Amino acid sequence: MLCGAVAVLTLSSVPCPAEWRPAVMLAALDCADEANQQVCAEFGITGFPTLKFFRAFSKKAEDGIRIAHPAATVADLRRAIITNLEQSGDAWPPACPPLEPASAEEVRSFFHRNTERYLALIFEKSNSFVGREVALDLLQYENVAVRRVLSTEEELVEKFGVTTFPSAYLLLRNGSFFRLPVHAEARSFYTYYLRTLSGVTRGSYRLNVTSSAINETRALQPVQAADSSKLYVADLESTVHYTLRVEAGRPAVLAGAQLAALKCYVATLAKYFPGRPSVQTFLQSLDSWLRNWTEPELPRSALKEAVKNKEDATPAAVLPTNITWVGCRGSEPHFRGYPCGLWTIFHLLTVQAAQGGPDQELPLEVLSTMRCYVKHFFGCQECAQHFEAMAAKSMDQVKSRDEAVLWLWSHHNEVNARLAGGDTEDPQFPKLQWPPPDMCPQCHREEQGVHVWDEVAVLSFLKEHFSPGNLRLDHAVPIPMAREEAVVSARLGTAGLREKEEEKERKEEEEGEKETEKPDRESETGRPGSSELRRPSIVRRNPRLQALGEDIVDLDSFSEQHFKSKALRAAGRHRRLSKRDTIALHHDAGWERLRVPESREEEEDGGLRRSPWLRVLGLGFSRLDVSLCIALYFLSSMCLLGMYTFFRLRTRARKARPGFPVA
Ligand SMILES: Cc1cc2nc3c(=O)[nH]c(=O)nc-3n(C[C@H](O)[C@H](O)[C@H](O)COP(=O)(O)OP(=O)(O)OC[C@H]3O[C@@H](n4cnc5c(N)ncnc54)[C@H](O)[C@@H]3O)c2cc1C
Repeated sequence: MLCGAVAVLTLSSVPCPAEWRPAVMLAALDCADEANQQVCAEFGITGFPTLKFFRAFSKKAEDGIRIAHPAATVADLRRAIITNLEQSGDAWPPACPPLEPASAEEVRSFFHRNTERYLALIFEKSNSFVGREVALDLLQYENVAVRRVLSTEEELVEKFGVTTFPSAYLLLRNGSFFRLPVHAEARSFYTYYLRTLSGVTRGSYRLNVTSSAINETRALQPVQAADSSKLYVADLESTVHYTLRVEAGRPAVLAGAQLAALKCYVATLAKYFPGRPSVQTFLQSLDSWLRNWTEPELPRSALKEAVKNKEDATPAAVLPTNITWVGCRGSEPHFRGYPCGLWTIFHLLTVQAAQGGPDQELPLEVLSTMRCYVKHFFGCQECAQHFEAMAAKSMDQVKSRDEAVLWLWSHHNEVNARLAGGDTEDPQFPKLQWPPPDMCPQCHREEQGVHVWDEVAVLSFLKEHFSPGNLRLDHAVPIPMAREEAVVSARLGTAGLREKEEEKERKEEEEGEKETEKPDRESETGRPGSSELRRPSIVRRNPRLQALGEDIVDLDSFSEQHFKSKALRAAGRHRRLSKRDTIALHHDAGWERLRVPESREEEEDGGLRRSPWLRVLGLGFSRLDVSLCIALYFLSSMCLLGMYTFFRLRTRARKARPGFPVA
């Protein structure tokens, strides 16, 4: 015997999968499947779709009330469930919130009688279902209650100054209230807003779903909260590291389809992953190493060697070896992390492939890579099986790269819906249909009470969100410079090269200034396959090192060669500082953090580390200038001294000479 109502639905579309539990349990039965023949007969199902509603505490199959006609829409089905719930009488499901309209008295005394932090009032006409649907949507959430108020409840309408129906107001315990600032006056917008209020969490109604060991990674957790509208390099690199060095390294030997899956995965990363230069080099050299591996079997020891960092190579090939979750950080170590990173990587890759990369005629390139990777390596077997089932069902219908981006998005949302409220859901990060309305208002529409996605808007949102321009470097590990690069860089700082360098520097700066005038996105990242994409182009690179293809901050930029004259130095310095500002503005704080220590060192090692007296006297002069001044001063003093001595001796000699005899 169940104490929630049960709706048995004989079609595959589900109006409220798990969100209205435990007030309403929904069971879907496929009566076209022979295996269900007997149970469908017991329930008296003669055609479908059929919806039968069982009040709470029902005991027999015959207790079911047929509630919908074959042409019913999903919204009709939801409303039919609500209407039948309201007729439950004494069989009212204990977990169901009140659905009747609230009175002025109830609202007045609400906070005296309840412990909730918020009360949401949905003002609506009597035939509207929005208030009741939102109340059921919030059923599993703590600290917030939802009541509908009818437009005829004059006292409340007047008190809150309501002029639009529906519209929603939020009351706080301190007596203050405000209208919900939503993009559209509709169920999905109210529900999302209320679920994401501070202090509102999914509570004790969490579904008891078998947990799977999907998150084996334990990461160093950064403290600060991440910006959910950004992607983090630390998440991406941690995920790629985990896939290549942990998951792919599990089998003693890779062969056949598993080896092909690894080759395919690395080739896709090398082609589309918008990594830092050294990470790019790492992926490309691993890709060519795998391509050259023609043996049928690849032993773990060989792979282990191949995925090691080559810091001393020129250019360096480095993929950081630590795991740090930033955007994918869970509120507890067993939440989120690696599976979140894996979704993110593949969304990013589908978008990069759709953004004009090579092989446009292969729409399934990235999706098939993901399918193979998940099938052969993803540690969560249960997840892999679910994903394979989804892929087998519809992946081959994808006809373009844009469709591939949307396929992954919609199937990820399918997984989100299935897992919402389950044990694997982080209470701080409820599994919502993504992107939520505050991230992309134009992605959402309501048509006749049913939420619909605007796929054109979704596609352009995904292309923006999963773009290299949206990457942030917070908490990403600084990648050390290769020894040879450092040596070359240091050598370039010596005085012998200064004059030539100065000329080049000037040209570079002129170019650099033109560069900074370009729009942010372009200057940060560029297009897939272009060099800008792989390099933080804002960081000026020494032309000598550019030839070596290395990503080095130009350590010479602050050397004393720029101090020939005060004016020149001031202008030069201004230009450099503005570039650094551009790093902070255009790039991100993380990159700036990575670069700032180098810059300080740079300042100390270069011309700025001058003795205090030189700093006072030689504001506009180099050491050479000052030395020449001293030398000239010394020479002129010596000259004066010489002249003085000469005249003095001559005078004395005259005085000492015997006089002519006076006649
Ligand atoms: C292929 C695959 C199959 C899985 N199957 C299961 C399973 O069967 N059972 C299970 O318990 N766990 C499964 N997982 C894990 C589960 O989906 C989550 O990854 C995990 O619970 C962590 O959730 P999260 O809150 O970090 O968000 P995730 O769902 O991991 O999402 C990561 C990030 O992607 C963004 N995002 C969310 N939805 C979308 C979307 N629709 N389109 C684009 N971006 C989006 C958000 O920014 C989000 O923070 C699977 C993971 C993968 C990679």
